[in-house]
Amino acid sequence: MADDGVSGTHAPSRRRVVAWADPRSIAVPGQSLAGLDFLRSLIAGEIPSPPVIQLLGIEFLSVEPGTATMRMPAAEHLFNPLGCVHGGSLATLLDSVMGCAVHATLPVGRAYTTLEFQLNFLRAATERSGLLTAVGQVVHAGRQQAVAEGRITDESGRLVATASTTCLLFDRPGARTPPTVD
Ligand SMILES: CC(C)(COP(=O)(O)OP(=O)(O)OC[C@H]1O[C@@H](n2cnc3c(N)ncnc32)[C@H](O)[C@@H]1OP(=O)(O)O)[C@@H](O)C(=O)NCCC(=O)NCCSC(=O)Cc1ccccc1
Repeated sequence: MADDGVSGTHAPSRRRVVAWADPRSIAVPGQSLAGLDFLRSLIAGEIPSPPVIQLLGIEFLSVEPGTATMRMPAAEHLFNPLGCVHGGSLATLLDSVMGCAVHATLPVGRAYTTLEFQLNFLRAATERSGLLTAVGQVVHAGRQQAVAEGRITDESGRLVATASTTCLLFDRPGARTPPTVD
């Protein structure tokens, strides 16, 4: 019997196939590229998309030094029991777009990781929201920390969520010059 929501059966009837590449085929080339070059190669399809991006159906649209743009459909496979996109999916989109904005400022041998982020959910993302567009922008790029902001708008241009993050910047393990010995 079909899962029509009224017949009483709750067997899942909707299906989504997710494919992804070996994560090592993504991480290894990233070690020898500047952030901007790595991210441009991702967008060009020369390096496969990270698994989490495939899982959520995120599309990486563009990257420039200190800014990145991605898109994600407000699709029902991301819905929570309240009938809107789960806040964690929106958080993942914002963490991704802000992190990539930071990554796009880094030279070869430098890396980053998110230390914390703060979010405001301003409007529920529902089936009427269409494609969600997320933009990340670096507001401070220091030697040890970078601060970035992010915004999600729906297909009508209405603000869905805002965020800010602090990222730690560090030398990629193995990229440090060994200390000289007298
Ligand atoms: C409702 C409110 C929190 C507050 O609204 P305000 O800041 O005062 O804003 P404003 O007055 O400007 O209205 C803006 C729009 O909101 C509409 N609206 C307003 N009040 C109500 C109302 N009482 N009820 C319904 N709708 C209301 C209002 O008509 C307008 O829409 P419109 O322009 O007419 O089309 C809004 O910010 C919001 O929805 N944020 C997103 C929250 C979100 O999605 N969180 C993440 C998902 S949670 C999750 O996943 C966790 C979980 C996991 C697992 C299981 C369970 C849970």
